[in-house]
Amino acid sequence: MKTTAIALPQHVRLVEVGPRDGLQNEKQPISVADKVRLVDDLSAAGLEYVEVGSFVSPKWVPQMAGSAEVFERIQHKPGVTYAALTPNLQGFEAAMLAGVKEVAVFAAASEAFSQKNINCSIAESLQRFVPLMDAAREQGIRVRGYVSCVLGCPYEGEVPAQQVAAVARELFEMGCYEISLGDTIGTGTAGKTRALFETVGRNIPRDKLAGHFHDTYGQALANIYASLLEGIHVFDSSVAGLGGCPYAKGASGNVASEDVLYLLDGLGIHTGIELEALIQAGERICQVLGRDNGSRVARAWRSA
Ligand SMILES: CC(C)(COP(=O)([O-])OP(=O)([O-])OC[C@H]1O[C@@H](n2cnc3c(N)ncnc32)[C@H](O)[C@@H]1OP(=O)([O-])[O-])[C@@H](O)C(=O)NCCC(=O)NCCSC(=O)C[C@@](C)(O)CC(=O)[O-]
Repeated sequence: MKTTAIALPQHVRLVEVGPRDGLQNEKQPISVADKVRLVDDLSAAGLEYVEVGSFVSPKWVPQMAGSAEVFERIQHKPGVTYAALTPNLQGFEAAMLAGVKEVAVFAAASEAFSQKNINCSIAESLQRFVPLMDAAREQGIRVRGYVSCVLGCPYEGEVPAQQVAAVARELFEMGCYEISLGDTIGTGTAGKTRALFETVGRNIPRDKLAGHFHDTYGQALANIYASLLEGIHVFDSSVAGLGGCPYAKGASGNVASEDVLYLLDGLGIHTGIELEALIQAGERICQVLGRDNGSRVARAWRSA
């Protein structure tokens, strides 16, 4: 494998996906007030990008049904992007009614996952995005793109990097300003991560790519470090390591934001996020959910 060493960046942007990717899988009811508090705690900790919710079918993901109300009630802190996931024009229109200013579309690199997650083929999903992208362009709304299963699929196993690159390129050419590559089931390793960015980076500038790592196999931080070496400087993470994917059985949450921040702080990379405030945001939502904190940094901080 040929890899190109790049100096570590001075600044990294963390995309906080806890309120969406983190909570979407929770079976118990979570009040709008608790979701609002989580988003506000995160922006107060210095996160500049928070994915607040999604405008998907409530039959498919019931936990996200109150997203419009969450958007209505959060503090809209200047300089913070509050985004929502939208799978189709219907979701986009609902997001616009709720005053959302940035959305994300999501496709998969594996056919089986695409069917399970959004009930259509990869090609059909990309077709569905066309009217959404047109509407977003007309209304001056930025659209981020996700590709799932970039380092493995729960139904198909290995996913060729070329297949990921093809889907990522379509999303980019369609107008997504940034493509987040999702290791949905957390099977990726540092070597495979570098090879993936090397392949996808042939068609898309690396400063338009982001890494989205789930931590199922405990490899997420290693994969982030490998991505940094490939010139990637945007990472999705979830406070307290919340989450999982409703359509990827056994997948654990995203890498914990606190753990990523600890890594980046240790490398002298600036994020603008305050670790203790972030830990407290995670501790609070874990109390609400009655679950253990998935961040090792938060657990160490608590017992120190
Ligand atoms: C995409 C659909 C809607 C297709 O679902 P479908 O059933 O094929 O859609 P349809 O167009 O046939 O419509 C069926 C019903 O859904 C409604 N509907 C249609 N669209 C919407 C909408 N936007 N909002 C609300 N309702 C909607 C529509 O109105 C209709 O209602 P009915 O007439 O039966 O009452 C469905 O499969 C869906 O909502 N899937 C969501 C899946 C999801 O949210 N997955 C988790 C997020 S992806 C993820 O976590 C991965 C990521 C991004 O984090 C990265 C990674 O880790 O890999």
